[in-house]
Amino acid sequence: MAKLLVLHGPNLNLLGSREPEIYGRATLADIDAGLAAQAAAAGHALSSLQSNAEHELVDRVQAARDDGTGFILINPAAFTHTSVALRDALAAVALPFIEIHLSNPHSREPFRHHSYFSDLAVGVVCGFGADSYRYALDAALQRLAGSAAA
Ligand SMILES: O=C(O)[C@]1(O)C=C(c2cccc(Sc3ccccc3)c2)[C@@H](O)[C@H](O)C1
Repeated sequence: MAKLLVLHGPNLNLLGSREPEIYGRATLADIDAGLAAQAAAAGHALSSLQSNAEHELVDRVQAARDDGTGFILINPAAFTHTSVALRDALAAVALPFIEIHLSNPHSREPFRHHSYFSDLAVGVVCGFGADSYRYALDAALQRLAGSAAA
């Protein structure tokens, strides 16, 4: 059994309340419940954290190095475009991670076109609303199954 960690960046706790045309209507609780069920069905454990504080996300990434976490899924939200600190934490722990976005940042304002994470990520899933998380988890589970088989 693998342990997967899902991290949600700032303002995602407000998901479902505004701008459904951009971010969809699912709440973060809906997303987390679906991911936990998806992971459990594959025999794995999943935990999640949402924070508006950069240091809390950095601290959680650092803790993942020593708590048995095997894969990280992260939607950095606005920190995608600003946080060298969170990037450095992910690089430091050297755990595989997938970058997730509900929207397609590349189709939005120019400042959203750069990510501090994409070059380090196993992959990036964006533009599919809440399904971006589901697709990313499926990819992570496939990767974990492959490494277990190897
Ligand atoms: O598309 C995403 O998931 C993204 O990571 C999420 C973002 C984001 C931005 C503002 C608010 C929220 S969450 C939200 C959405 C609607 C209403 C309230 C909060 C996410 C952006 O900062 C990023 O550029 C893109």
